[in-house]
Amino acid sequence: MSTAGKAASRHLSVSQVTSGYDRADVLKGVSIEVRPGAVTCILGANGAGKSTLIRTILGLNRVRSGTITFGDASLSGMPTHRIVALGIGVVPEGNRVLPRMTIEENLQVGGLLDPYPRRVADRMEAMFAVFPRLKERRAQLAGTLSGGERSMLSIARGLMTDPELVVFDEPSLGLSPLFVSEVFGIVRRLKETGLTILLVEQNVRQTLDVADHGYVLAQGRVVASGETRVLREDAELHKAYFGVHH
Ligand SMILES: Nc1ncnc2c1ncn2[C@@H]1O[C@H](COP(=O)(O)OP(=O)(O)OP(=O)(O)O)[C@@H](O)[C@H]1O
Repeated sequence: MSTAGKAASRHLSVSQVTSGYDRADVLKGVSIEVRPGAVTCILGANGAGKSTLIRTILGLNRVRSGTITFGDASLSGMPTHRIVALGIGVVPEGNRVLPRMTIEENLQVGGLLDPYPRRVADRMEAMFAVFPRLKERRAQLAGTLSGGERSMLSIARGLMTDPELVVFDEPSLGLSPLFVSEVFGIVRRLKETGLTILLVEQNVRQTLDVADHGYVLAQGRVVASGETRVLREDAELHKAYFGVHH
């Protein structure tokens, strides 16, 4: 699979970040490193702060203290569209698509920030090469697609900005087991293209299988981190944080 991207070279570094809503801090000094060309995962139960971390990286929540950098650029205080323009893409939670729009229109929405229609059209064809099933159904309303096809579409839409790093926000949420495997298969294929991936998930086993290293969040703090082959074998970690999922 080729996404026609350039080789990833920039690190995303989140350092001692505090962030939250109203008066309450949700993230309490979180530090993570996302290495270029690798899959980094963030695991954690409901309410651990995973979504808040993503929102903060994407500029949707303010960094209260600490720093976030991508390569040489500081992301703190930067508006989301500029963060996306720097080369950070996002695939939203679950398999969210715009149901009353066609597949083509959904992809065009993904390319809205690009001022060059020709480039958007080329990018769409590149996505159709990666996902032939979407090409066959390009004029079909997204609301009529199966769960697996919707996942493909939301991933393809996230790649329309030709990112160097893609943040996946719980891509398997609400999918049946068959589609979950399909989504992880896509993540694996994208990893082979050299894309940098930050994968936020609750599906512990399959996430640890695809990721290179990871972080476990609990109550807004990193409680464990390391290479996934080490995390996979840490029985205490499984008991304490992964519950019945393993
Ligand atoms: N808009 C908001 N306003 C106030 N508090 C919020 C808001 N969104 C989330 N929170 C709180 O922040 C904490 C962390 O939530 P967050 O959504 O980041 O966790 P999560 O790990 O992503 O969980 P989930 O898997 O359920 O999405 C929770 O205590 C939640 O109640």
